[in-house]
Amino acid sequence: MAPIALHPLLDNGITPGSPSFAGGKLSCKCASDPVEVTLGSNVAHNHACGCSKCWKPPGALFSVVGVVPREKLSVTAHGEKLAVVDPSATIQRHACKACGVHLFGRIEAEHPFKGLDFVHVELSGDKGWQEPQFAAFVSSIIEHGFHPSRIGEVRGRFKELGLESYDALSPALMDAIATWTAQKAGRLPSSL
Ligand SMILES: N[C@@H](CCC(=O)N[C@@H](CS)C(=O)NCC(=O)O)C(=O)O
Ligand SMILES: [Zn+2]
Ligand SMILES: [Zn+2]
Repeated sequence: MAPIALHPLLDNGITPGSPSFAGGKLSCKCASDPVEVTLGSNVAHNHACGCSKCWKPPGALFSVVGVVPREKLSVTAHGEKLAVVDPSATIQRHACKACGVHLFGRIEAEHPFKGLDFVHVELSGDKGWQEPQFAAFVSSIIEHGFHPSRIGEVRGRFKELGLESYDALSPALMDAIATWTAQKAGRLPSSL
């Protein structure tokens, strides 16, 4: 059976990012008038995501997605080609109407991750982006048709690459969400 292709940033081994890297440009796939987004920082919490909503390059089972503070992101060319994919989603994913690539996802609602934008660093020719840290929403690939009998191969492949697999976000991020929720409900003090 063919080896599992997870994502181009994973399949040939993970290239470590550079701690001093301070950002770069992302572009959509349009041959003319591409949308360009400029990031004024490296990404954080970069990870593989198996959910059905995050953008994946053709043939990839997973998305690779990281975050930057929203004030570090600006659309620097052809923003007129962007539209929100699903206005009812928590993450408002801004995609190019011509090629379908998602340039950034933004949270406008009250949410623990409000203020962070979600981006895909493979859309950049720049080198030094933080490497993927873990795999999230792994079981979700079954929802878009991956045969459950091979999910062990997927988890095994992540393990070979040194990445933990989770079926939601990583424990650190789930704990951050739970803490925010408890603070909002008054069950934990606002300052811990
Ligand atoms: N099993 C679902 C999971 C979707 C999901 O919860 N995705 C996470 C990770 S990106 C999320 O935070 N979604 C919020 C959103 O898409 O707005 C699917 O595959 O669609
Ligand atoms: Zn495009
Ligand atoms: Zn996702």
